Amino acid sequence: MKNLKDLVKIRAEIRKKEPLIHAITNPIAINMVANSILFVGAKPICAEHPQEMEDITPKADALSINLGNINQSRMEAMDRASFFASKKGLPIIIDLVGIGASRLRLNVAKNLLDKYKFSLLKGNASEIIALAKGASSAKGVDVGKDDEDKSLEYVIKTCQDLSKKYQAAVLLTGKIDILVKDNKYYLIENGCPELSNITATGCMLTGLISAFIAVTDVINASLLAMLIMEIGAEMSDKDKPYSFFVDLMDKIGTISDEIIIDHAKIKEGEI
Ligand SMILES: Nc1ncnc2c1ncn2[C@@H]1O[C@H](COP(=O)(O)OP(=O)(O)OP(=O)(O)O)[C@@H](O)[C@H]1O
Ligand SMILES: Cc1ncsc1CCO
Repeated sequence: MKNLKDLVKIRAEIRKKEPLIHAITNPIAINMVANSILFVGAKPICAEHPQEMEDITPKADALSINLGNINQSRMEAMDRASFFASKKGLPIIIDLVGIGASRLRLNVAKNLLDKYKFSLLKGNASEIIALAKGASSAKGVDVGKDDEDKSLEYVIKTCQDLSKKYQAAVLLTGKIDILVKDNKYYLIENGCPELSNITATGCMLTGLISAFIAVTDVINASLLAMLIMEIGAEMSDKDKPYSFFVDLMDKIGTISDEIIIDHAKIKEGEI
């Protein structure tokens, strides 16, 4: 069983080290991602001009790339940033936003995954299924009903196949989050349905994971980021959508270690 007391100690570590995180994300999410990274104690840089990747990426401590709202320039930037991050041995994570809705995004994702080594592949059920099977029931950037209703066994196996293929951890988010690496899996049952009523909460989670992965391994980084975000959401005022959003952002920076430890719902298993 994960030692939660050790897990939350990573929060002090990140505040001490203040790692620099290069996050190439989408314009819908960019402010939320940059602020989430700042609120947990790291420093974001969201540079995206292809010609400055050579200067920016190698000076960072981790790279995250996000396929939401892709355009030609960001496509080139993501490839170049992944190249320079790989050369430097930095952890890289990819958020597969919208690959179930667009063949372009699916091909971009496959190309990057074939060329570079990623620490984490992340998406909702439709995005993970699209990558593994080539098709999904995605509703734009959101999960489709058919994919959402797939059995736990089916989605765990799908994540495991991808984890083995790409030698990376795989995170499928939703009501229950599934984190898989090789033969081990974690189920995280925190969060609340209101999280899907705000745009880009998945992108925000990616930002948080990319902050923590600069100071710890991919499993600890993913688990801690999910607990902060999802228990933070459980503790937030749900009366009005925008107040919920503001409260959630505050909770990311201020939620206590004790509340995280008391409310965490993590199960572990072997496949
Ligand atoms: N029904 C739910 N109950 C609890 N938590 C949820 C629920 N739906 C989503 N979440 C949580 O919301 C966050 C975002 O997950 P989601 O799967 O909606 O991401 P996404 O589709 O990639 O989001 P986006 O594309 O808007 O960034 C995760 O932390 C996830 O655990
Ligand atoms: C709405 C939307 N469109 C592209 S990215 C994004 C944010 C949620 O993924």
